[in-house]
Amino acid sequence: MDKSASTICESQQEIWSGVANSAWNLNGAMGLLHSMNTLRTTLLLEGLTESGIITNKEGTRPLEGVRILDIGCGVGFWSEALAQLGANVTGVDSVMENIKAAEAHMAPGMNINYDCTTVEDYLRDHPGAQFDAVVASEVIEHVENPELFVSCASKLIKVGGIFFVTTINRTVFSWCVAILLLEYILGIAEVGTHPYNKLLTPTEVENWFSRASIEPKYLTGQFYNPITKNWFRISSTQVFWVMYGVKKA
Ligand SMILES: C[S@@+](CC[C@H](N)C(=O)[O-])C[C@H]1O[C@@H](n2cnc3c(N)ncnc32)[C@H](O)[C@@H]1O
Ligand SMILES: [Mg+2]
Repeated sequence: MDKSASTICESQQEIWSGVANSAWNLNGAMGLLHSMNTLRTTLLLEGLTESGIITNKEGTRPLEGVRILDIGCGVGFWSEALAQLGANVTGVDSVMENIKAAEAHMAPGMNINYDCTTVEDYLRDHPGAQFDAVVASEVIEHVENPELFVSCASKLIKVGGIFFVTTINRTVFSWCVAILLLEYILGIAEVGTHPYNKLLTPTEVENWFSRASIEPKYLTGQFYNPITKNWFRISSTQVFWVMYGVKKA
């Protein structure tokens, strides 16, 4: 595969390898990501229920046997949470330090396979692999060739399965929050973590979904409450947003 067909953004790789070893301390921006688990899991369970992949989203292991590919899994914040609910999780990340930290943190017996790779290389190495759901949370705004990212992900989803993304919009409000506030004022994310021109509007991603045979099904905004330290749903998608769609035949 030539270089133009890679989803790796070389200039960002150092940012991720730099935070890998301290990420599970849940300080700063990494704590923000970890605290997204409750809402993103709720939304994924809703999507999987609506698409008929699971019949009951209640109980302690509603994801029993559901195959999930977590692309850009980082140190495994969401992979672990999904595995605890019964899912068979494959977590891939392009940065080896993240994969090592994820493997080191995983409790014995947990059903997660971690692999240091990208979605396009995973697809090349596992032709025919089919997941019930592919998730990419706070990843697509960091990749090169995001449309390639979506099209490779789509090929790894079974018909009727779910593609689930969370990311950040490209608006004046998102610039104020994700760049000015998080990077420059609070300093909890390294400057350069969110280059403005890499941020994505829901319409852009929706178009890539459609071109990759994924029918957009649900779009919502989300926001962080620093008092409760939890994310909540809001109708505005001006800053943080979540979308999932269903893979068509
Ligand atoms: C903001 S972190 C999100 C981590 C995780 N999804 C979470 O929400 O806890 C972005 C992750 O994407 C990974 N990443 C960036 N570009 C990638 C690519 N092209 N393929 C795979 N992983 C990538 C980074 O190494 C980093 O771990
Ligand atoms: Mg991000």
